[in-house]
Amino acid sequence: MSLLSVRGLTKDFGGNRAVDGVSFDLRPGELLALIGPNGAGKSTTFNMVGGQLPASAGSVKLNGAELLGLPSRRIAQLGVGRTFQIAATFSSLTVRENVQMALLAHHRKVFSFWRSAARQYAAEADALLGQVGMREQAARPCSELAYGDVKRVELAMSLAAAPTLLLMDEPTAGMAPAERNALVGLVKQLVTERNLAVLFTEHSMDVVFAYADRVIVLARGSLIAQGSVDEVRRDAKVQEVYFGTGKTFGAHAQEAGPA
Ligand SMILES: Nc1ncnc2c1ncn2[C@@H]1O[C@H](COP(=O)(O)OP(=O)(O)OP(=O)(O)O)[C@@H](O)[C@H]1O
Repeated sequence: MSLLSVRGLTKDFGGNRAVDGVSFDLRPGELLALIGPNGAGKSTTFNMVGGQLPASAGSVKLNGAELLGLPSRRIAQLGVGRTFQIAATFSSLTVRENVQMALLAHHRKVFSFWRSAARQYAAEADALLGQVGMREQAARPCSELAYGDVKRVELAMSLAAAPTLLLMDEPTAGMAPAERNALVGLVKQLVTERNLAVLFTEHSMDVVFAYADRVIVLARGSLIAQGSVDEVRRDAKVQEVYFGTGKTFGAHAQEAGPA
């Protein structure tokens, strides 16, 4: 049964149709990759689903309830998380405190309670840090962390809101290939363990082919293919689009180089 159901999603910027009648479904426990060349409409699609951008036409339903027209805060309350909603971690706070802040925000505790709340949600924060492999680093200031570890903390912060659907727009941007694999591998594990639905964009085909359960492909605003990794990799239209950008698909994920 579909958790997210997107139908005919369309966005016009003046005379330019950035997203053109896009339809797809996402089930709980599924890691769905949204790929496409630069300017294909991936971020615009994300922003419409998350409520950051009004759609020109179409429908986005979560468990049958229409999301289009709702403010992004309401969409978040309904269980749609976005990684990196909080643009960055607070570098002066520890890893644990950052996650505690996210838990406080989720439980609508106001910042003025922070002092007395310093111990609040500490156990919950540590449990979330355990899930992203950062429990051992809970007491370190975020400023000391490697970039890949900051991304893990951000992931724990997004999980603090207990989302049923997580939107991850280029979660591995700026990461080295090994770090990309590690982060998306972790997301894949969380998808399975928490029965979480995740929609993510990723420029590295290596990572997409290694971890995605299903792939949807946008080109110039239109959905040109969707299916399993193998189906999409073999698709002639997809090959053509990526051949034009100098990217080709190998027979195995490891053969395809990162973007
Ligand atoms: N605010 C805006 N106003 C006008 N045009 C926009 C706006 N945002 C995006 N566009 C246009 O919409 C199209 C899709 O852009 P979008 O950022 O969604 O693509 P993308 O697939 O996310 O690209 P990238 O991989 O480079 O991030 C592009 O032609 C872009 O120039």
